[in-house]
Amino acid sequence: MSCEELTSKMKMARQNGIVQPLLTDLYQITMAYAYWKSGKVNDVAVFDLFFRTNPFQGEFTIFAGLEECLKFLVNFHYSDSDIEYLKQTLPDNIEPEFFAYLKDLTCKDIKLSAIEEGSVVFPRVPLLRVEGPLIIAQLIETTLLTLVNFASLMATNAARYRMVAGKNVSLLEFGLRRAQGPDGGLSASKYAYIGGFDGTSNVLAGKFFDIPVKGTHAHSFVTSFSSLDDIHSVTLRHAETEVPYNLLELSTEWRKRVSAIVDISPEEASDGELAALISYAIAFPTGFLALVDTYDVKRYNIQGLPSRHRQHMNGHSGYNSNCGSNDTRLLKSPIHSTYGYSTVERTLRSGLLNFCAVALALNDCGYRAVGIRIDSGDLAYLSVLARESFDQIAEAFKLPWFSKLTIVASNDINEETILSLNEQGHKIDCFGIGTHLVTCQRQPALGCVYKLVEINGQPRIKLSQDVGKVTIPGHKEAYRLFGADGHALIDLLQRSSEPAPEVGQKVLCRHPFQESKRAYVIPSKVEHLYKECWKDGNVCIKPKPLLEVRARVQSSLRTLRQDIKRNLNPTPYKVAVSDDLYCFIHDLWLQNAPIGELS
Ligand SMILES: Nc1ncnc2c1ncn2[C@@H]1O[C@H](COP(=O)(O)OP(=O)(O)OP(=O)(O)O)[C@@H](O)[C@H]1O
Ligand SMILES: O=P(O)(O)OC[C@H]1O[C@H](OP(=O)(O)OP(=O)(O)O)[C@H](O)[C@@H]1O
Ligand SMILES: O=C(O)c1cccnc1
Ligand SMILES: [Mg+2]
Repeated sequence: MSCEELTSKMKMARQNGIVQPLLTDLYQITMAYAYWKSGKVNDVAVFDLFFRTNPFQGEFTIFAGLEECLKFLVNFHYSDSDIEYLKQTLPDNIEPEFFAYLKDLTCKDIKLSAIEEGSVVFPRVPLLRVEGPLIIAQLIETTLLTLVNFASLMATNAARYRMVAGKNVSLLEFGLRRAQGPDGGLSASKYAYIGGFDGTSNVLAGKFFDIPVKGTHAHSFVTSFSSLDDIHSVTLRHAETEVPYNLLELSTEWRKRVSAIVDISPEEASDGELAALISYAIAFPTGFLALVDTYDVKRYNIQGLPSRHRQHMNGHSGYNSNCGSNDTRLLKSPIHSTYGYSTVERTLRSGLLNFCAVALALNDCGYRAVGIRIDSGDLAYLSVLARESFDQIAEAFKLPWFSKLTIVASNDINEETILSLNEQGHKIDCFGIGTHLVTCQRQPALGCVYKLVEINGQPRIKLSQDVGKVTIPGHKEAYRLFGADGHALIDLLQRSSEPAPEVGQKVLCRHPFQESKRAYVIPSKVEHLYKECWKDGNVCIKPKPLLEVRARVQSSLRTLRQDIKRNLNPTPYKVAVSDDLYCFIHDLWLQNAPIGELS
């Protein structure tokens, strides 16, 4: 496909409606006017977009958001109403010619080079290099930052959940209701998928981005049924023979048989819940995945008690009084409640029995149930308990597939919870994760910045008392050098005028600010990190389907050594500068740092 064809395809691609030139900070537009007034219309700048610290106390970040940046550049144009709004909003002294200038502005003179979306990236290595007219390069700062910051943070967060969950567990994103507004929710669904989630409950994200949409049902569905009389229709036709069956009769019959096997009496089970599950199974006989914790000891048995008793029960529930802190060291084994069963055991007694009864009834009609969701209690313990019951039923009724029923767990899950569940041993097949994932609760911002590094061919450095905040000046290239074992070893920034490092050739890699920190590297492979993505008003790289970007995340992560990816105290990945760039930075630093006077 030619660049022109790619560009028009991008133009047609669905762009988030609120991403437009006015989605920026006012100061970009006021600066643009001041640049324009001071004769800087033809100035040419280079900006780097980068972050300074990896999020989530980790040592890697996943770069995401590039495709949306390209759509923004392709479509950049101030509409008549934008111009009208600016005329009304900016001070009266703004010359009308400035608005005429804005009206015709496009990004065609901008050149964008970027690291491939879905790659692992590291602090200080620019993710984007923006070159072109100062005014326009300045005007796009905030929008590019907003498109990259959250996208990369989310993709990184999701990738971390994927790493702790392992590749055999499904991850579903359930966060829309808890996200930072509608766009936060939509972006979270997209970048969670890129980061390694398998699906989302967000239907619009499914439609827009072709992400698998998945889900179960809510507690309200169960609580909306109070007795077996609430079932509207009890009939389900057999999957093959189409013979009608009475699912209620079958389910109540199975409930008796199952109760003997799993040692739960049918009296303990809620009839309202059975009615709900039967109704759900009739609606979705091929996708029966039921929430089984509605009538747990707290919701069902305790709620009717006076608060004095409630306190007593909660106070004695070793699990519930401690789990909220997520500190597993505090988790005690379940203890017996005043009702004779442990709190956790009681949790599933109704739901599990009712689910198994309906699943077996469905089986009589030629359908296989999918599984259960647990949304409270000790998820490790309850999943083991549920799996044991499934195994018992599989054995008793010679239905081996029953052992393989899916167990979904949700409820305020985060990275630590999953790590802890792994340690404890669990039988969960799928985690449904909302709040912690989409709000990036552990670290709500990545902190990408956009800094001027060159103007009209002259390098620019921004000094700071904090060395970590000093910018690396000039037009640079970035290379990833791989070691003999095939792992990524170091990222190297060089001045663009320098020759690229070569395989088998010794390269001196220096810490950008600490003189004594340097090392020779003989790379077994050299990857030039920047690809030209946008030039002369055209997109120059073919946007990849989300599935490919998602695969890129995993393949890029595989290039990192395990100790860099581990959860606790990971080893920092090295980012270096060439000797030439090191001297360039430090000469410029000295030139720009004023010499103080002691008195
Ligand atoms: N085995 C476990 N190990 C560590 N954390 C767990 C385990 N099981 C559940 N958790 C986590 O513990 C927290 C439990 O929160 P909470 O105390 O509110 O329990 P709950 O069962 O949801 O109570 P309620 O029904 O009153 O909402 C959740 O964050 C959950 O993910
Ligand atoms: O806990 P999170 O990681 O944020 O995951 C999303 C939560 O959203 C739902 O709860 P909610 O109480 O809103 O509705 P429900 O009745 O379906 O449980 C779901 O049951 C999860 O608990
Ligand atoms: O489908 C689900 O189970 C779901 C969807 C959103 C939030 N919590 C759960
Ligand atoms: Mg819930």
